[in-house]
Amino acid sequence: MAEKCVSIKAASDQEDDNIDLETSPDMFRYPDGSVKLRNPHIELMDQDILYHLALGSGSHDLVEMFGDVKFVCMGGTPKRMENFAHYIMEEIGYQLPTGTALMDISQYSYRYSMYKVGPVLSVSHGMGIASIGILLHEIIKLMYHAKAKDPVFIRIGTCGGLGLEPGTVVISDDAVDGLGNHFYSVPILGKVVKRPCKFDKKLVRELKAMADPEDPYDTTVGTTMCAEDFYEGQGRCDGAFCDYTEADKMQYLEGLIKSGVKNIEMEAVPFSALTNQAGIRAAIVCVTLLNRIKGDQVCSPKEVINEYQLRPQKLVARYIKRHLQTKGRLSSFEGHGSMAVKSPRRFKLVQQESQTFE
Ligand SMILES: O=P(O)(O)O[C@H]1O[C@H](CO)[C@@H](O)[C@H]1O
Ligand SMILES: O=c1cc[nH]c(=O)[nH]1
Repeated sequence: MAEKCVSIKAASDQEDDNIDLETSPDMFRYPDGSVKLRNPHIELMDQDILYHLALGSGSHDLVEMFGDVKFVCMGGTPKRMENFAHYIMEEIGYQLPTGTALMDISQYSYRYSMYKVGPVLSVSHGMGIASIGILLHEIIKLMYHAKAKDPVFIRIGTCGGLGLEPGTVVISDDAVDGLGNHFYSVPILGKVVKRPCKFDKKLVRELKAMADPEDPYDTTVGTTMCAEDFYEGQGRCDGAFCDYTEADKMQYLEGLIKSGVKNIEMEAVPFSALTNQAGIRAAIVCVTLLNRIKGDQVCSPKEVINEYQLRPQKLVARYIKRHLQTKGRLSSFEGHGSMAVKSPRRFKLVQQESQTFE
């Protein structure tokens, strides 16, 4: 039996280094907007191998390949991120050179998938804290090596909703872990280091403004709980194990709702904390697959789930288009398909030219 409910602690009661992009921009950025790494060791290394991306600073011309990236979009599955790459290509009118097709830049890592469409990088992150944590370290370093200017990171995900109609889009403005903490606890050299979870407030507002009153679903803003597990960690009663009652579960979920939690997923804490630590503006847009107050099983048909998954993509595509429009860059994309490689010594040649449309 569960003995007590976890309460969400006030963010102001918690450890916080109070350093963020707004208060201390020079800590995070070079004057031209490129990402600074808060790790003195990297600059001293001959080369930096981004092992799980199958890329390296010695083997690839990362500035040539990724220097123009403005939006890093990520989501759990390789298929969703491949679909998003095709979708955003249509939406921004990006044209690949004739006879070429999009390809998975990280295919030889056999871990994550990554597609590039002009200024948009579409990357899969797998499930859970450890998986997205590794990806974020390498993508943040990739942005640093590439000298990308002011990249924005957006997670496009799915989640369980709390008291929301299935199919509702939730933009996270705060993240808490399963104990109600607003920080990411990482054991480092035998000690727990706490990194505050922070989303970019302006980005949250900008994304919310992209919701269309004509959309046949709601788009809302709220706190996201990041669980370490899909089953017991999210208070489900349908895992392989369960030592609490349905009533305990309901009490817990109702308590979360009272403290402002709108949805539950599995990456918000490291995503918000590591992007904040790197001084990168970031947001999460998730669609609710079910209302957890009504059940635990995800039982909507596949076609319904697939349509739900498009909803965060649409919102983010509107945001990207709006941003490019204001910079006068929409419809100016063509012929940026090939990927420069310094030396194919360690990794297979990365290029988009060799595949033809069927
Ligand atoms: O749909 P994505 O974005 O993969 O994320 C959610 O789905 C997975 C669980 O099914 C977790 O990773 C959770 O965060
Ligand atoms: O309930 C859900 C649905 C999707 N992803 C989660 O983590 N939880």
